[in-house]
Amino acid sequence: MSVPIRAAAHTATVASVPVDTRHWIGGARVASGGWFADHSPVDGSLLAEVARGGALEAEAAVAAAGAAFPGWAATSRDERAAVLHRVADGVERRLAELANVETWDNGALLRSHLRGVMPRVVHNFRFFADRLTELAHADFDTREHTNHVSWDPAGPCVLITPWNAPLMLATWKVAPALAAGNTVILKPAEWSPLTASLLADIAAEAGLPPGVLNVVQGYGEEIGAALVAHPGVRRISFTGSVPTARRIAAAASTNLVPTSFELGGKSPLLVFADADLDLAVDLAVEQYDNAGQVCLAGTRLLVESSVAAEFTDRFVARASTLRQGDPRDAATDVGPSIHPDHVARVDGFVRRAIADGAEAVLGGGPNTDLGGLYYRPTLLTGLRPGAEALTEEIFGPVLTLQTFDSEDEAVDLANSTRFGLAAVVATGDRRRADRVTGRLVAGTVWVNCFFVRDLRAPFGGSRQSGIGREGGDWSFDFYCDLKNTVTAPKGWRTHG
Ligand SMILES: NC(=O)C1=CN([C@@H]2O[C@H](COP(=O)(O)OP(=O)(O)OC[C@H]3O[C@@H](n4cnc5c(N)ncnc54)[C@H](O)[C@@H]3O)[C@@H](O)[C@H]2O)C=CC1
Ligand SMILES: O=C(O)/C=C/C=C(\O)C(=O)O
Repeated sequence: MSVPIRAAAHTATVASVPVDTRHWIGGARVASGGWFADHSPVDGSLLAEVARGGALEAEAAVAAAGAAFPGWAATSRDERAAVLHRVADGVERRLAELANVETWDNGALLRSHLRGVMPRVVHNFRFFADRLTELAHADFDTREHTNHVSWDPAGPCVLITPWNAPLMLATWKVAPALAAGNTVILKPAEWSPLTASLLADIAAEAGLPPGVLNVVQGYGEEIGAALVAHPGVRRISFTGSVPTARRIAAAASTNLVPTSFELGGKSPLLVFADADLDLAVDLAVEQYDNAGQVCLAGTRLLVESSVAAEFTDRFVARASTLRQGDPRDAATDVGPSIHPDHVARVDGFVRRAIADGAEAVLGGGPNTDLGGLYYRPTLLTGLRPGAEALTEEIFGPVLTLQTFDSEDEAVDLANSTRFGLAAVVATGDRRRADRVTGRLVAGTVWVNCFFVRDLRAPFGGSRQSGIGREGGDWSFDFYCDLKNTVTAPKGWRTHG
């Protein structure tokens, strides 16, 4: 299969930054014809026409990644680490451009992109570059035979990522996959495709050889499905929703390709009566960050009955001060949701909850002053047990509140979900914290804090929130073929 036809230059200018919207395959900008429209959540404007890949591009990208693999896998750890640090340098140099383009493309706050998200992109590359050079080979003896355990590169990896934190979540996978000596085909989400294309430019400038990082664009059901079904792929890492994970798992099972899934959540935020209520309220209000489009968000507020009224009053008062508006404005706290279809989905949950007897004590619909994409931070109370809004991931600025009377009831409510991504516990009692965290089903539990991340830690979800863990050496375990070489003490005919 030949590389797709080279389309003439196709560039969009976003926030004064030129972005090539063709695929990046084998070190060349290519496209085979179709395009899709990428609109901004900031104001609904058309940002770009982006290449719409399909089977042809999937084939070409896997071929390019396969051809580049032996050369990249043969580089030393130090060489790979040096290239990854140069990529980090490039991201640092273009940090403001990346932040601005990302804000136009996915609507998340510019100040968050500048202060937290893009620095984390830099850290993703630096962390895995350094970790690679520290990765220890395990050696041990068995009856005088030596066991030598090594992390061998696995081959081309398909990385499929969502729109809510596009470049941060993409590089969380790209960096360890490349560090491990693999080649990569990155497929960003079609609602936020632009910064992945800039990453391709930065990686090329940093000296990453052609074919080592390929970025393809298009719809999940088209090029995404073609990639995950391809027999030339050795790893699939996916962050996204549970229904998509099921489709990917089915495709991956045909070729028995190892998968890593970071999926949705319906995380609890438990507030015990002994908690510092100011802190608990702050933690709860934080769950509206990124307009609630955060997989880890503790969207189910579970509050001990004796403080529920006071907590609710304080929460509503505090959340009412949040400023909703243009995400480029440094004074804005809550920006737009990603897409009109997504707003309709979020609103559908709220409308059905209210029709079913719930009350929106805060928000409850789009902010019509700002246009249809800005959904008001919402708190639902009075939901009946098992209600849809308590069980389904809404992925918008919508929190629910339930009360409990005992620690056992709190834990039962917290675990009464098919998800298990994260949990937040607010309590002033250290022993209670130990008891409760030990019983929660979650990949990450935060006690009296939220979203404190250390890349050495395992990250992922239990139950339907994921399969496997990434982060630290767990990333290398996933992206590598672990090999044990057993060598006998005898049999040598030469030395050296
Ligand atoms: N656990 C975690 O670390 C995180 C999980 N998420 C989850 O992601 C979801 C939101 O992201 P969405 O983009 O709406 O998810 P999604 O599952 O609709 O799409 C994610 C990606 O999968 C691709 N895709 C869709 N169908 C495909 C197919 N058949 N084959 C291959 N690829 C396909 C899409 O094009 C996109 O790039 C939420 O459920 C959220 O909780 C988001 C961020 C972090
Ligand atoms: O810190 C991580 O690796 C993942 C974080 C996830 C988000 O930021 C998100 O879903 O918004």
